[in-house]
Amino acid sequence: MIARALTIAGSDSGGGAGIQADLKTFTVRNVFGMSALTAITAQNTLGVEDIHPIPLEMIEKQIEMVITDLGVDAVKTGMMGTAPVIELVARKLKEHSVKQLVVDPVMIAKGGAKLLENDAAHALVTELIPLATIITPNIPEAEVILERKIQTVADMTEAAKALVELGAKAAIVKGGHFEGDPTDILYDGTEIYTFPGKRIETRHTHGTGCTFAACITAELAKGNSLVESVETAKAYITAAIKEELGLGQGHGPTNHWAYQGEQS
Ligand SMILES: Nc1ncnc2c1ncn2[C@@H]1O[C@H](COP(=O)(O)OP(=O)(O)O)[C@@H](O)[C@H]1O
Ligand SMILES: Cc1ncc(COP(=O)(O)O)c(N)n1
Repeated sequence: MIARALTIAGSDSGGGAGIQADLKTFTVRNVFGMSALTAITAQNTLGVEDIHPIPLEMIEKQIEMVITDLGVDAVKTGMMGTAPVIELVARKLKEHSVKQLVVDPVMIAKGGAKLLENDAAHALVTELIPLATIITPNIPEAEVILERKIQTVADMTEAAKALVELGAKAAIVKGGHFEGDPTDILYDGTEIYTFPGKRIETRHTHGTGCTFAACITAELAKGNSLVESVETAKAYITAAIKEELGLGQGHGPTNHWAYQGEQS
């Protein structure tokens, strides 16, 4: 049977991030994708114009309809917006005993728009992180969650360990926001793994975090190990950034078809 993945996230009308990035990535990685929308954003490569939150009952019904009929092998969470959404999603994931959960703690869009209310970071820590197979913060997100500054690779390593102490089975702190080459640091509760990257000079990085986490989710859904899944996702996002599509006047989307690696 084909592997199935559900993304619980916001819609990006521009198609580069959010639900759209997730479903494209699932498809390219041979996984059947489903979605539960938490919010609709009106945005493009220049920024977020407006956000329309979806009512809690409607979020709940989307999750319920999908899980009880089609079933899921892995779930990803992206833009949650508010603490009540996080609480609801955590409750549903527990109710359905979801085993593979990738938490991308989306907070601020590349253009600076706020995608998570300030008081909601606490709910991420208490509700969602303890359920996560892996949490995938960028450096600013890890700084907010852990209330500390992250300035060096050693700080990233300590941060990954601290996120596991908060209850996630694993954590990868992404280095895209560092000056210089973007190295990502994974801690799986036992070992530290370093995923080095070469910085690609481009403005087309809209949705890199969503796409990276969606690829991890797809690989986990197919039954791959955590480390294999992260390895594939790193190669996938690197190719997607490198082979830019040149769309839009601002931070353009990545190329979801670019990765030519094997289907695992
Ligand atoms: N300019 C770049 N060149 C190569 N890799 C990048 C670049 N920017 C980000 N990445 C990689 O893309 C992935 C997403 O990281 P990041 O951009 O930090 O996430 P987010 O979109 O959540 O801010 C990470 O694996 C990171 O190392
Ligand atoms: C609906 C939605 N979800 C997530 C992001 C973050 O994407 P990024 O920070 O990679 O631009 C976004 N811009 N829109």
